[in-house]
Parts: sequence; structure tokens; C-alpha cells
Amino acid sequence: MSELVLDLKDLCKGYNHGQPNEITVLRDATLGVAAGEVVALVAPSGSGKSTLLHIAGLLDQPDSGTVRIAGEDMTGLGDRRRTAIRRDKVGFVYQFHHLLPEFSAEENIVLPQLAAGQSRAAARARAQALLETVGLSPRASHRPAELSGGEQQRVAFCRALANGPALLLADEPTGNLDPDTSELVFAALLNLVRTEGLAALIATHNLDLAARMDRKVRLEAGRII
Ligand SMILES: Nc1ncnc2c1ncn2[C@@H]1O[C@H](COP(=O)(O)OP(=O)(O)OP(=O)(O)O)[C@@H](O)[C@H]1O
Repeated sequence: MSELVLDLKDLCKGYNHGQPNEITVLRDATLGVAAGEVVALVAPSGSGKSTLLHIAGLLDQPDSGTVRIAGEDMTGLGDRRRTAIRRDKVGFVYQFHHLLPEFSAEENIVLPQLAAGQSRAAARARAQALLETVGLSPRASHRPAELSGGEQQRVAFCRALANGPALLLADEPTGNLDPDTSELVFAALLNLVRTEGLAALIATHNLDLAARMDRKVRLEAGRII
């Protein structure tokens, strides 16, 4: 039995099929990420990182190839099942935090849990534990506008992990932060991922950060090498 949490096989993906501006982005891209493993995805701009992460996170479909998450083949699943898997098994972090501005840090982490059917008391306890892991307990009642950029991003990590996903996908999670803040925020992310024992695939341009992950893969000419 496979221990891979994320198992991508022979993914092909292009855009604008049959049109003059047709483009092939992924060509037989294959990648596995095991539980507890943090993998850096390093690739130049425009090479297909976001395309790969969106397919892995069930936000988009490949033209061919298979996506397995926690052992389950996603091929041919209906929208409802895909949405449920995305909600329960996958956490997604973007370059920009996308926190809800009218809610506090804690509420931003509580809300996705309530949507998943969790009780308010359990959701609050989980939010507080996550905030503590990233050193933000004293900021729990602050709204996003009352937090620094690095603090906002750390709250976004906690929100992504709110429902206890098995897999974390991150697209340039420190891309809009200065180098010192990136370092701090990345350390918080690694701490969270290690504490929760997640499989993580983290796209970054930052080679220093990539070197601190368990493994580094590159996306080149549509393939993972
Ligand atoms: N919906 C789309 N329609 C047409 N082309 C697209 C679409 N989405 C992405 N592309 C093209 O596919 C290629 C890969 O895009 P993608 O966003 O995956 O790259 P990326 O590696 O994440 O880039 P960046 O680091 O700049 O965000 C680019 O050439 C892009 O222009």
C-alpha cells in the first residue's frame, strides 16, 4: 500500500487546445509526497507551478494522468466529492493571505471549521492551539488590518490547517515578504507542518528556503526532475 499522501502520475495539461495560442504546460509530470515530508517545488516564473498546484489541490483537472490524494484516485470524481476532499484533506496557502477583513485572526481560523461541521468550542480550541504554534496567541483578537504582513500570512497558514488536512499545498507563501520576515514566517510554517505531520509541497523561488526542506524538485519543460 502506498504511503504517499499526494501521488501525481504522468500529468499533462495545456491551455487553449486547438487554437493558435495553444500551450502545453505539463508533460508527464510525476511526483509523490509522503506523510511527514516537506518538498520544495522550484521553477522559473511561467513554468507551470501554479498549474501543478491547482491540479494537486483539485482546483483544476489535468488533460491526462492521475491524481491520488491519501490513496484515493480523483479521476472521474464528481464536483461534490472533489469539493469534500478539498475541504477535508487539502490545505492551500497562497502568496497573498486572503483573510476575511471583518473577522479576527481567531475567527478566520474558526469559520472553516464551523463550515465543516465542527462545534464552536472545539473550533476555538483548535484555532488557539494553531495560533500558539506560530507564536500569535497575543494577536488572536486582531483583525487582518491590525496585523503585520508576516503575521497575516501566519494566520493564513493556521486557517489552511484548520480542518486538519493531510496535505498542505503552498504557492510562494513568502513571496510578498521581505527576506527577514520570510525567514520568520517560513520557520512558523515548517513548525506547523512538522507538528501536524503533514505532507507538504511548497513552491518557492527562494533557494535558501528550498534547501531547508526535506527534498527539492524542479519543474522544467513540463516535467518534474
Ligand atoms: N487559464 C489559462 N489560459 C491560458 N494559459 C494559461 C492559463 N493559466 C496559465 N497559463 C499559462 O501557462 C503557463 C504556466 O502558468 P502558471 O501560472 O502555472 O506558471 P507559474 O510557474 O505558476 O508562474 P508564476 O511563478 O509566474 O506564477 C504560463 O505560460 C501561463 O501564461
